[in-house]
Amino acid sequence: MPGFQTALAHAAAACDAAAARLAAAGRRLGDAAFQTPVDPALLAAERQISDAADASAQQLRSDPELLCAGTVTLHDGLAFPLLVPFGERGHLATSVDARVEGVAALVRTAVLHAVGARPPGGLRVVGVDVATLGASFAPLRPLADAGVIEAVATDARGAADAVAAAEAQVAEHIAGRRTDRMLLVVASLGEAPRPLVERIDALARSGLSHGVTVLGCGLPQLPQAAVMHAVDGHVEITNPPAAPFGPGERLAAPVAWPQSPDPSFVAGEALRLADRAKAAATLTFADLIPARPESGDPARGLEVLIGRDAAGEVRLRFDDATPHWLVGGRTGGGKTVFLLDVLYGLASRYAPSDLALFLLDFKEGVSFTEFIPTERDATFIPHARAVGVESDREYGLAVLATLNEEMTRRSTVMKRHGVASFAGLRDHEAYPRIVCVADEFQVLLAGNDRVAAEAVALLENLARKGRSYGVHLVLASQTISGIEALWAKKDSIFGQFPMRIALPGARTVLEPNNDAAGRITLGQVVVNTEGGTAGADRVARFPDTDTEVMRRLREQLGAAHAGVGAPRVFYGYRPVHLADTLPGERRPGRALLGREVSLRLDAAGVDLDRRPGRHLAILGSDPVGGEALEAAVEGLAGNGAQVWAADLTGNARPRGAARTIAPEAFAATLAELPDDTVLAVWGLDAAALDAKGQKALRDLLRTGPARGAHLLGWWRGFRRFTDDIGGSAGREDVACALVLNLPGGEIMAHFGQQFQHWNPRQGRALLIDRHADTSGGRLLVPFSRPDDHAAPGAQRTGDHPAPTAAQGERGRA
Ligand SMILES: Nc1ncnc2c1ncn2[C@@H]1O[C@H](COP(=O)(O)OP(=O)(O)OP(=O)(O)O)[C@@H](O)[C@H]1O
Repeated sequence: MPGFQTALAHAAAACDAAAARLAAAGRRLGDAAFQTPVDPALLAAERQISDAADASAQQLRSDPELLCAGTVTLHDGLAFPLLVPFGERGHLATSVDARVEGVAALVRTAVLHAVGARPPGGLRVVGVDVATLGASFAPLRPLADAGVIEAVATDARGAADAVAAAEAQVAEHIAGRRTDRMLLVVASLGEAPRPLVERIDALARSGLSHGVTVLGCGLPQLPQAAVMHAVDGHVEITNPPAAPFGPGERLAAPVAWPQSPDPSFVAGEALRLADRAKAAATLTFADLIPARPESGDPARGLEVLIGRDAAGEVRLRFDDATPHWLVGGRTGGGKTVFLLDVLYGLASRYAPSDLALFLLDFKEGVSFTEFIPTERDATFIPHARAVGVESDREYGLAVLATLNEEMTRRSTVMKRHGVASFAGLRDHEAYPRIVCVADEFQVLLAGNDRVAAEAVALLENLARKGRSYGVHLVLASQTISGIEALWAKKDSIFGQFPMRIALPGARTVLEPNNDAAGRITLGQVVVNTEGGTAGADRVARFPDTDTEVMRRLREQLGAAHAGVGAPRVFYGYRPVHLADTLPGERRPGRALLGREVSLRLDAAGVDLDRRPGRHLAILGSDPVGGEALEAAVEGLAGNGAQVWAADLTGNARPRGAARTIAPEAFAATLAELPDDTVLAVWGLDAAALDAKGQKALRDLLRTGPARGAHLLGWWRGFRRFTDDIGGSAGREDVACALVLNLPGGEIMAHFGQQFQHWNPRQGRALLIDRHADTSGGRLLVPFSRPDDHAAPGAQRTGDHPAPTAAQGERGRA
């Protein structure tokens, strides 16, 4: 009677005496038919069996390879637990499914036993319960929340996914990539197609030795399984193939389904096991960061530890197989934390010379501050080359363009060395891998304008070619709409993103039929390296960040790489001031107007040289126009220019002007402006020039530059400006314009079709210089007064003090 003997072997060490009695009595039971009326000798034997088996069962309950699947009932009320091989040594099947309460109880007992009898993380559970819509698993909810029960399929498609997940487990096991076990619990299959049942049978055949155990309810043909048949109010169990009870086909005694355990017991046990699993699966942020920064080799890829799943540590890679990542999750789903885990993990493992970070954030709200110096904390992550906080789309575009140029540069060098891969390039030159993160990237692509079109083209190119040049993209988004809008371009862009990372609530980063992200909770992430295909998910737990550990790493990195400057930071919401320009940015004859929204964030302005048309019109009623003009005057005067100022608004502060012209004297001054003099006028629209005045103005515009006489004029109304300069006839006489709150549709007739998409917004201006910019203009953040002007986001400057120019915006040499 090998079945009992096997059981006894487990118990022997603890229960020798009982084992001996059990063996003797068991032989009699197994070999005899279970018969009535009862022979007193048999009854005595049964009592012996019952006592011994009961005692042994207590010893064996914690054995993961044995399951208490019910009760063996003998005569006279005698009973003992039915233990069957389950796990690596056998599957279990029943003839009826979990619509029978006893079978539902078996499902719950089996899951609790299998999870509890193994170390945390040693078993993944996948369920199928079509006929009762998951009710069989409902009391085990905490295990599902903890990710131990990875999925419970309640429809045919989900059932197929569950089977696919088990098949993937077998494949991974065979490939040596997994060592844990999976329990596939088919509580009820409903009207399953034959092929699906055949797949489950195939799983049962190969699963025992390759990491999958099946509990198949309603699947009495399951291979390698002991089968419990419901027969006339009791149950008969066939011999477990690996350890038969006796020479017959089945156990000679009747069996009862397991009793439904007390609901509070099930709930408590599920909670306990869930807590145990969570505690074991949770790494802390400190676990992600080596105690001392390392200098890994980036030649073949970048690898980072992000957390754990049931099978152990989860490491993600940027390499040829997963060059770019697509990350999704609803607001508050942990996307920022996840990205910090990844980026700090990378920064701790690779030197700044081997890894460069470009970080773009298009959403409102300050992020990526953990990478840049602030007044409160001067430390920063030296890998960060450029950081955009509340970036403009144009800034994002500039970064993408820079990365494309970098690819071109690398391709030239690679050709020179005759290599075709980044690994080959690294054999010759120490180029860093580049990781560019764009948070809320859909903002960049939204709309139907020039920026969107260019961004898509640049992204496509980066996505397609980046892997060869060590340039990697991480596109993250919390709204599905943005991604959906791009879905049409899926093949060209997203096809290059095999790595899909879904945080709670993410939808479109996974395939439409993959609802894995709907089943996870905060702190969990679905990692799918097959483009989001259902059944290819890993569910990992990742840790919350730890500010102290982050600060320590920044300090360590700062000490180790003292020569590396701080990243350039573009703060989309902050005003900029002339006072923050560096001496090299101020040049004689240059009217500085603001900072360019570009990767270099250069100070931008117009050169007042002797070419015809070197005048500037500031256009639009936005008061920042007056302030930008103040900056231009101050910058010119500070470099030795003679500036005359006429204020027709009553609000200007023309610092540095050599002479102030009273409003009533202004018209006359137009005709008398000396050589080598700049005339700055605030509110030229208010001058209401008569024909004589207009002529004087037009003469100055036409002939002034040749003798060093230039006009910087702020017209608050566009119409007045075009009238004053003589319409299209005077177009070439004013080569430069700073356009404020005037829409593209209004100015394009004068400046050209290419400006039709100019979209005015607070704190931004479009600089058009006919001599410098052949195509579109340049987007600027115009200089504003440092003190009392309420520029966009100015109130937040207090929360996050502006770094000094050297620390932040211009730190990197
Ligand atoms: N792994 C985690 N473990 C515990 N708490 C977490 C974890 N990840 C995130 N949180 C917490 O959840 C909250 C939201 O996280 P996070 O800011 O990363 O979300 P988000 O998706 O970036 O949201 P939003 O896009 O709205 O900023 C934070 O309070 C964070 O501490």
